[in-house]
Amino acid sequence: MSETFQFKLIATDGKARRGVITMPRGEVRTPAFMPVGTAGTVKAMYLDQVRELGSDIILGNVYHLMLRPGAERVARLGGLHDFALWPHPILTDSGGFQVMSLASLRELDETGVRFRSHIDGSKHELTPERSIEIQGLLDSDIQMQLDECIRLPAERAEIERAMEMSLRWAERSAKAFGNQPGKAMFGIVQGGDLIDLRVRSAERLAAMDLKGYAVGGLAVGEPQDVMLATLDETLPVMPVDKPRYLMGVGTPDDILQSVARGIDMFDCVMPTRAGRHGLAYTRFGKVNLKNARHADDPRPLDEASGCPASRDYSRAYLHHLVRSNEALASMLLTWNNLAYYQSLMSGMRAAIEAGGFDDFAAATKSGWARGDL
Ligand SMILES: Cc1cccc2c(=O)nc(N)[nH]c12
Repeated sequence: MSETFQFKLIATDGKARRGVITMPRGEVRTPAFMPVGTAGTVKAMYLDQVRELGSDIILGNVYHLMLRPGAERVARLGGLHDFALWPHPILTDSGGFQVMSLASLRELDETGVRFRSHIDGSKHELTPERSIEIQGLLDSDIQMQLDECIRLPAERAEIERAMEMSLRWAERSAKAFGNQPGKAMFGIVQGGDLIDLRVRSAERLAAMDLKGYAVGGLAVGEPQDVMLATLDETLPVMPVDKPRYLMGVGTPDDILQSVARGIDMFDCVMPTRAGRHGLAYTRFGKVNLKNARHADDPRPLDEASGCPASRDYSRAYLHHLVRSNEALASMLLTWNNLAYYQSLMSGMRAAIEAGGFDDFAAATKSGWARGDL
Protein backbone atom coordinates (compact mmCIF):
# COMPACT_ATOMS: atom_id res chain seq x y z
CA MET A 1 0.00 0.00 0.00
CA SER A 2 1.15 3.53 -0.61
CA GLU A 3 -0.40 6.86 0.32
CA THR A 4 0.61 8.16 -3.10
CA PHE A 5 0.34 6.81 -6.62
CA GLN A 6 3.73 5.45 -7.69
CA PHE A 7 5.01 3.38 -10.61
CA LYS A 8 8.20 1.40 -10.22
CA LEU A 9 10.05 -0.56 -12.94
CA ILE A 10 11.28 -3.88 -11.49
CA ALA A 11 12.86 -5.46 -14.56
CA THR A 12 13.09 -5.14 -18.30
CA ASP A 13 13.83 -7.76 -20.96
CA GLY A 14 14.37 -6.08 -24.31
CA LYS A 15 11.49 -3.60 -24.55
CA ALA A 16 9.26 -5.70 -22.30
CA ARG A 17 8.76 -4.19 -18.82
CA ARG A 18 7.90 -5.70 -15.44
CA GLY A 19 6.69 -3.11 -12.99
CA VAL A 20 4.29 -2.35 -10.16
CA ILE A 21 1.89 0.50 -9.51
CA THR A 22 1.28 1.19 -5.83
CA MET A 23 -1.61 3.29 -4.55
CA PRO A 24 -3.74 3.46 -1.34
CA ARG A 25 -6.14 0.69 -2.43
CA GLY A 26 -3.37 -1.73 -3.30
CA GLU A 27 -0.84 -2.59 -5.97
CA VAL A 28 -1.11 -3.46 -9.65
CA ARG A 29 1.54 -5.84 -10.98
CA THR A 30 2.43 -5.04 -14.58
CA PRO A 31 2.07 -6.21 -17.29
CA ALA A 32 -1.53 -6.18 -16.03
CA PHE A 33 -4.84 -7.21 -17.58
CA MET A 34 -7.89 -5.30 -16.33
CA PRO A 35 -11.14 -7.30 -16.59
CA VAL A 36 -13.87 -5.02 -17.92
CA GLY A 37 -16.46 -4.26 -15.23
CA THR A 38 -18.55 -1.91 -17.38
CA ALA A 39 -21.61 -1.41 -15.13
CA GLY A 40 -19.86 -2.17 -11.85
CA THR A 41 -19.78 -5.89 -12.51
CA VAL A 42 -17.54 -8.23 -14.50
CA LYS A 43 -20.36 -9.96 -16.35
CA ALA A 44 -21.15 -13.54 -15.22
CA MET A 45 -18.50 -13.45 -12.48
CA TYR A 46 -18.39 -12.93 -8.74
CA LEU A 47 -15.74 -10.29 -8.06
CA ASP A 48 -14.17 -12.61 -5.44
CA GLN A 49 -13.48 -15.07 -8.30
CA VAL A 50 -12.06 -12.24 -10.43
CA ARG A 51 -9.71 -11.42 -7.56
CA GLU A 52 -8.72 -15.06 -6.96
CA LEU A 53 -7.63 -15.32 -10.60
CA GLY A 54 -4.95 -12.69 -9.92
CA SER A 55 -6.76 -9.53 -11.08
CA ASP A 56 -5.27 -6.54 -9.28
CA ILE A 57 -7.56 -3.96 -10.91
CA ILE A 58 -10.82 -3.84 -12.85
CA LEU A 59 -12.22 -1.29 -15.28
CA GLY A 60 -15.47 0.67 -14.97
CA ASN A 61 -17.18 2.97 -17.45
CA VAL A 62 -18.37 6.53 -16.90
CA TYR A 63 -20.84 6.22 -19.79
CA HIS A 64 -22.74 3.24 -18.42
CA LEU A 65 -22.63 4.22 -14.73
CA MET A 66 -23.69 7.85 -15.34
CA LEU A 67 -26.77 6.59 -17.19
CA ARG A 68 -27.55 3.83 -14.68
CA PRO A 69 -27.57 3.91 -11.65
CA GLY A 70 -26.16 7.51 -11.85
CA ALA A 71 -22.86 8.83 -10.51
CA GLU A 72 -24.42 10.89 -7.69
CA ARG A 73 -26.35 7.82 -6.51
CA VAL A 74 -23.17 5.69 -6.45
CA ALA A 75 -21.46 8.48 -4.47
CA ARG A 76 -24.35 8.58 -1.96
CA LEU A 77 -23.89 4.82 -1.54
CA GLY A 78 -20.20 5.20 -0.75
CA GLY A 79 -18.56 5.02 -4.18
CA LEU A 80 -18.05 2.21 -6.66
CA HIS A 81 -15.75 0.11 -4.43
CA ASP A 82 -18.35 -0.13 -1.63
CA PHE A 83 -21.23 -0.41 -4.14
CA ALA A 84 -19.71 -3.44 -5.94
CA LEU A 85 -17.71 -4.82 -2.97
CA TRP A 86 -14.39 -4.47 -4.84
CA PRO A 87 -11.99 -2.79 -2.36
CA HIS A 88 -9.04 -2.94 -4.80
CA PRO A 89 -7.98 -0.44 -7.51
CA ILE A 90 -10.46 0.58 -10.21
CA LEU A 91 -9.67 2.40 -13.47
CA THR A 92 -12.56 4.18 -15.14
CA ASP A 93 -12.80 5.11 -18.79
CA SER A 94 -13.98 8.66 -19.41
CA GLY A 95 -17.01 7.94 -21.57
CA GLY A 96 -16.20 9.56 -24.91
CA PHE A 97 -15.37 6.30 -26.61
CA GLN A 98 -18.58 4.64 -25.41
CA VAL A 99 -20.69 7.65 -26.45
CA MET A 100 -19.37 7.32 -30.00
CA SER A 101 -20.06 3.58 -30.07
CA LEU A 102 -23.31 3.32 -28.09
CA ALA A 103 -25.23 6.58 -27.77
CA SER A 104 -27.58 8.12 -30.33
CA LEU A 105 -28.07 11.68 -31.57
CA ARG A 106 -24.58 12.80 -30.64
CA GLU A 107 -23.30 16.39 -30.91
CA LEU A 108 -19.59 16.82 -30.35
CA ASP A 109 -17.86 20.20 -30.17
CA GLU A 110 -15.11 21.96 -28.25
CA THR A 111 -17.10 22.00 -25.01
CA GLY A 112 -17.77 18.26 -25.01
CA VAL A 113 -20.33 15.81 -26.28
CA ARG A 114 -24.12 15.85 -25.94
CA PHE A 115 -26.02 12.64 -26.55
CA ARG A 116 -29.10 10.64 -25.83
CA SER A 117 -28.91 7.55 -23.61
CA HIS A 118 -29.10 4.24 -25.48
CA ILE A 119 -31.18 3.01 -22.52
CA ASP A 120 -34.08 5.51 -22.37
CA GLY A 121 -33.27 8.29 -24.82
CA SER A 122 -32.67 10.83 -22.02
CA LYS A 123 -30.36 13.75 -22.84
CA HIS A 124 -26.87 13.94 -21.32
CA GLU A 125 -23.66 15.92 -21.71
CA LEU A 126 -20.06 14.93 -21.07
CA THR A 127 -17.36 17.57 -20.86
CA PRO A 128 -13.77 16.96 -19.70
CA GLU A 129 -14.73 18.53 -16.37
CA ARG A 130 -17.97 16.54 -15.93
CA SER A 131 -16.22 13.26 -16.82
CA ILE A 132 -13.57 13.88 -14.14
CA GLU A 133 -16.33 14.91 -11.70
CA ILE A 134 -18.17 11.64 -12.38
CA GLN A 135 -14.98 9.61 -11.96
CA GLY A 136 -14.47 11.39 -8.64
CA LEU A 137 -18.03 10.56 -7.56
CA LEU A 138 -17.29 6.92 -8.38
CA ASP A 139 -14.12 7.30 -6.26
CA SER A 140 -12.09 5.87 -9.14
CA ASP A 141 -8.37 5.34 -8.50
CA ILE A 142 -7.16 5.85 -12.07
CA GLN A 143 -9.21 8.31 -14.10
CA MET A 144 -8.99 8.79 -17.86
CA GLN A 145 -9.13 12.13 -19.66
CA LEU A 146 -12.09 12.70 -21.96
CA ASP A 147 -10.88 12.13 -25.51
CA GLU A 148 -12.20 11.75 -29.03
CA CYS A 149 -11.38 8.49 -30.74
CA ILE A 150 -12.31 8.60 -34.40
CA ARG A 151 -13.06 5.69 -36.68
CA LEU A 152 -10.51 4.80 -39.34
CA PRO A 153 -10.12 5.22 -42.24
CA ALA A 154 -10.36 8.99 -41.95
CA GLU A 155 -8.89 12.05 -43.68
CA ARG A 156 -5.73 13.57 -42.16
CA ALA A 157 -7.56 16.82 -41.36
CA GLU A 158 -10.19 14.93 -39.37
CA ILE A 159 -7.60 12.85 -37.49
CA GLU A 160 -5.61 15.99 -36.68
CA ARG A 161 -8.69 17.91 -35.53
CA ALA A 162 -9.69 15.11 -33.12
CA MET A 163 -6.13 14.64 -31.85
CA GLU A 164 -5.63 18.37 -31.18
CA MET A 165 -8.99 18.63 -29.41
CA SER A 166 -8.11 15.59 -27.29
CA LEU A 167 -4.94 17.42 -26.25
CA ARG A 168 -6.97 20.47 -25.20
CA TRP A 169 -9.36 18.12 -23.38
CA ALA A 170 -6.35 16.55 -21.63
CA GLU A 171 -5.39 19.98 -20.29
CA ARG A 172 -8.96 20.61 -19.09
CA SER A 173 -9.21 17.11 -17.59
CA ALA A 174 -5.91 17.56 -15.73
CA LYS A 175 -7.04 20.95 -14.41
CA ALA A 176 -10.34 19.47 -13.22
CA PHE A 177 -8.56 16.51 -11.61
CA GLY A 178 -6.16 18.79 -9.76
CA ASN A 179 -3.78 17.25 -7.24
CA GLN A 180 -5.01 13.95 -5.71
CA PRO A 181 -1.87 12.16 -4.37
CA GLY A 182 -3.37 8.66 -4.06
CA LYS A 183 -5.07 8.76 -7.44
CA ALA A 184 -3.99 9.32 -11.04
CA MET A 185 -5.32 10.84 -14.21
CA PHE A 186 -3.96 9.34 -17.42
CA GLY A 187 -3.69 11.14 -20.74
CA ILE A 188 -4.65 9.34 -23.96
CA VAL A 189 -2.46 9.48 -27.08
CA GLN A 190 -4.47 9.83 -30.28
CA GLY A 191 -3.52 10.46 -33.91
CA GLY A 192 -5.08 7.59 -35.84
CA ASP A 193 -2.69 5.81 -38.19
CA LEU A 194 -0.58 8.93 -38.84
CA ILE A 195 2.73 8.56 -37.09
CA ASP A 196 3.64 12.26 -37.08
CA LEU A 197 0.35 13.05 -35.33
CA ARG A 198 0.84 10.18 -32.86
CA VAL A 199 4.31 11.50 -32.00
CA ARG A 200 3.00 15.07 -31.62
CA SER A 201 0.21 13.85 -29.32
CA ALA A 202 2.60 11.76 -27.19
CA GLU A 203 5.14 14.58 -26.87
CA ARG A 204 2.53 17.20 -25.94
CA LEU A 205 0.99 14.84 -23.34
CA ALA A 206 4.44 13.98 -21.94
CA ALA A 207 5.03 17.70 -21.38
CA MET A 208 1.93 17.77 -19.13
CA ASP A 209 3.78 15.45 -16.71
CA LEU A 210 0.75 13.21 -16.05
CA LYS A 211 0.93 10.08 -13.87
CA GLY A 212 0.29 7.67 -16.73
CA TYR A 213 -0.37 7.48 -20.45
CA ALA A 214 -2.75 5.45 -22.57
CA VAL A 215 -2.57 4.72 -26.27
CA GLY A 216 -6.08 5.23 -27.62
CA GLY A 217 -7.57 5.03 -31.07
CA LEU A 218 -6.38 1.49 -31.66
CA ALA A 219 -8.26 -1.78 -31.30
CA VAL A 220 -10.89 -0.15 -33.45
CA GLY A 221 -10.75 -2.70 -36.26
CA GLU A 222 -7.32 -2.00 -37.75
CA PRO A 223 -5.15 -5.01 -38.69
CA GLN A 224 -2.74 -6.15 -35.97
CA ASP A 225 0.31 -5.11 -38.00
CA VAL A 226 -1.01 -1.53 -38.20
CA MET A 227 -1.59 -1.49 -34.44
CA LEU A 228 1.91 -2.86 -33.75
CA ALA A 229 3.58 -0.48 -36.21
CA THR A 230 1.82 2.41 -34.48
CA LEU A 231 3.15 1.20 -31.12
CA ASP A 232 6.68 0.88 -32.56
CA GLU A 233 6.62 4.58 -33.46
CA THR A 234 4.68 5.91 -30.48
CA LEU A 235 6.17 4.12 -27.47
CA PRO A 236 9.68 5.57 -27.91
CA VAL A 237 8.33 9.09 -27.30
CA MET A 238 6.25 8.10 -24.26
CA PRO A 239 7.77 8.60 -20.80
CA VAL A 240 9.73 5.53 -19.66
CA ASP A 241 8.95 6.07 -15.98
CA LYS A 242 5.15 6.16 -16.27
CA PRO A 243 2.67 3.30 -16.90
CA ARG A 244 1.63 2.77 -20.53
CA TYR A 245 -1.92 1.50 -21.07
CA LEU A 246 -3.08 0.17 -24.45
CA MET A 247 -6.86 0.67 -24.43
CA GLY A 248 -9.21 -2.03 -25.62
CA VAL A 249 -6.54 -4.62 -26.40
CA GLY A 250 -6.86 -7.47 -27.03
CA THR A 251 -6.45 -11.10 -28.03
CA PRO A 252 -3.75 -13.11 -26.20
CA ASP A 253 -1.47 -12.63 -29.23
CA ASP A 254 -2.13 -8.86 -29.32
CA ILE A 255 -1.17 -8.68 -25.66
CA LEU A 256 1.99 -10.79 -26.07
CA GLN A 257 3.14 -8.65 -29.02
CA SER A 258 2.33 -5.40 -27.21
CA VAL A 259 4.12 -6.39 -23.98
CA ALA A 260 7.14 -7.17 -26.18
CA ARG A 261 7.03 -3.51 -27.32
CA GLY A 262 6.72 -2.01 -23.84
CA ILE A 263 3.01 -1.81 -22.92
CA ASP A 264 2.21 -2.25 -19.20
CA MET A 265 -1.61 -2.32 -18.96
CA PHE A 266 -4.49 -3.74 -20.99
CA ASP A 267 -8.27 -3.93 -20.92
CA CYS A 268 -10.48 -5.84 -23.31
CA VAL A 269 -13.99 -7.29 -23.39
CA MET A 270 -12.64 -10.25 -25.42
CA PRO A 271 -12.34 -12.87 -22.62
CA THR A 272 -15.66 -11.98 -20.96
CA ARG A 273 -17.66 -11.41 -24.17
CA ALA A 274 -16.25 -14.57 -25.78
CA GLY A 275 -17.19 -16.51 -22.64
CA ARG A 276 -20.81 -15.46 -23.10
CA HIS A 277 -20.69 -16.65 -26.71
CA GLY A 278 -19.38 -20.16 -26.09
CA LEU A 279 -15.76 -19.43 -26.92
CA ALA A 280 -12.94 -20.63 -24.63
CA TYR A 281 -9.38 -19.27 -24.63
CA THR A 282 -6.81 -21.91 -23.62
CA ARG A 283 -3.09 -22.61 -23.78
CA PHE A 284 -3.88 -24.58 -26.94
CA GLY A 285 -5.71 -21.76 -28.71
CA LYS A 286 -9.42 -21.06 -28.99
CA VAL A 287 -12.06 -23.75 -28.49
CA ASN A 288 -15.56 -23.05 -29.78
CA LEU A 289 -17.79 -25.06 -27.49
CA LYS A 290 -20.78 -24.55 -29.82
CA ASN A 291 -19.14 -26.98 -32.20
CA ALA A 292 -20.78 -30.43 -32.25
CA ARG A 293 -17.37 -32.12 -32.23
CA HIS A 294 -17.31 -31.55 -28.44
CA ALA A 295 -20.60 -33.37 -27.77
CA ASP A 296 -18.93 -36.58 -26.52
CA ASP A 297 -15.57 -35.24 -25.39
CA PRO A 298 -14.98 -36.13 -21.72
CA ARG A 299 -11.79 -34.07 -21.46
CA PRO A 300 -11.70 -30.74 -19.57
CA LEU A 301 -10.48 -27.63 -21.36
CA ASP A 302 -7.14 -27.80 -19.55
CA GLU A 303 -6.46 -30.45 -16.89
CA ALA A 304 -3.33 -28.55 -15.79
CA SER A 305 -5.24 -25.35 -15.02
CA GLY A 306 -5.75 -24.12 -11.46
CA CYS A 307 -9.25 -22.93 -12.41
CA PRO A 308 -12.12 -25.38 -11.69
CA ALA A 309 -13.97 -24.24 -14.84
CA SER A 310 -10.96 -25.21 -16.97
CA ARG A 311 -9.92 -28.30 -15.03
CA ASP A 312 -13.04 -30.08 -13.79
CA TYR A 313 -15.83 -29.79 -16.38
CA SER A 314 -15.90 -31.91 -19.53
CA ARG A 315 -16.09 -30.29 -22.93
CA ALA A 316 -19.20 -32.39 -23.49
CA TYR A 317 -20.90 -30.76 -20.52
CA LEU A 318 -19.75 -27.27 -21.56
CA HIS A 319 -20.99 -27.95 -25.10
CA HIS A 320 -24.34 -29.05 -23.66
CA LEU A 321 -24.62 -25.90 -21.52
CA VAL A 322 -23.77 -23.66 -24.48
CA ARG A 323 -26.22 -25.41 -26.79
CA SER A 324 -28.88 -25.21 -24.04
CA ASN A 325 -28.17 -21.50 -23.58
CA GLU A 326 -27.75 -22.10 -19.86
CA ALA A 327 -26.47 -19.23 -17.65
CA LEU A 328 -23.83 -21.60 -16.28
CA ALA A 329 -22.22 -21.72 -19.74
CA SER A 330 -21.41 -18.00 -19.54
CA MET A 331 -20.25 -18.33 -15.95
CA LEU A 332 -17.88 -21.25 -16.53
CA LEU A 333 -16.46 -20.02 -19.85
CA THR A 334 -15.93 -16.47 -18.56
CA TRP A 335 -14.21 -17.95 -15.53
CA ASN A 336 -12.00 -20.09 -17.79
CA ASN A 337 -11.17 -17.19 -20.10
CA LEU A 338 -10.21 -14.75 -17.36
CA ALA A 339 -8.17 -17.52 -15.70
CA TYR A 340 -6.31 -18.04 -18.96
CA TYR A 341 -5.71 -14.31 -19.51
CA GLN A 342 -4.41 -13.83 -15.97
CA SER A 343 -2.18 -16.91 -16.25
CA LEU A 344 -0.74 -15.41 -19.43
CA MET A 345 -0.09 -12.10 -17.61
CA SER A 346 1.58 -13.79 -14.62
CA GLY A 347 3.64 -15.96 -16.98
CA MET A 348 4.88 -12.84 -18.80
CA ARG A 349 5.66 -11.05 -15.54
CA ALA A 350 7.77 -13.99 -14.33
CA ALA A 351 9.45 -14.40 -17.71
CA ILE A 352 10.50 -10.73 -17.87
CA GLU A 353 11.91 -10.94 -14.34
CA ALA A 354 13.88 -14.04 -15.36
CA GLY A 355 15.10 -12.49 -18.62
CA GLY A 356 13.28 -15.16 -20.61
CA PHE A 357 10.46 -13.23 -22.28
CA ASP A 358 11.36 -14.27 -25.84
CA ASP A 359 11.43 -17.98 -24.92
CA PHE A 360 8.14 -17.60 -23.04
CA ALA A 361 6.54 -15.89 -26.04
CA ALA A 362 7.80 -18.57 -28.44
CA ALA A 363 6.53 -21.40 -26.19
CA THR A 364 3.17 -19.67 -25.76
CA LYS A 365 2.68 -19.22 -29.49
CA SER A 366 3.65 -22.82 -30.23
CA GLY A 367 1.02 -23.91 -27.69
CA TRP A 368 -1.61 -21.93 -29.56
CA ALA A 369 -0.38 -23.34 -32.86
CA ARG A 370 -0.61 -26.89 -31.51
CA GLY A 371 -4.32 -26.28 -31.43
CA ASP A 372 -7.03 -28.05 -29.58
CA LEU A 373 -6.07 -31.70 -30.10
C1 LIG B 1 -11.95 1.66 -24.25
C2 LIG B 1 -11.21 2.14 -25.46
C3 LIG B 1 -10.85 1.23 -26.44
C4 LIG B 1 -10.17 1.66 -27.58
C5 LIG B 1 -9.85 2.99 -27.77
C6 LIG B 1 -10.21 3.93 -26.78
C7 LIG B 1 -9.92 5.34 -26.91
O1 LIG B 1 -9.31 5.80 -27.91
N1 LIG B 1 -10.31 6.18 -25.93
C8 LIG B 1 -10.97 5.74 -24.84
N2 LIG B 1 -11.31 6.66 -23.90
N3 LIG B 1 -11.27 4.44 -24.65
C9 LIG B 1 -10.91 3.51 -25.61
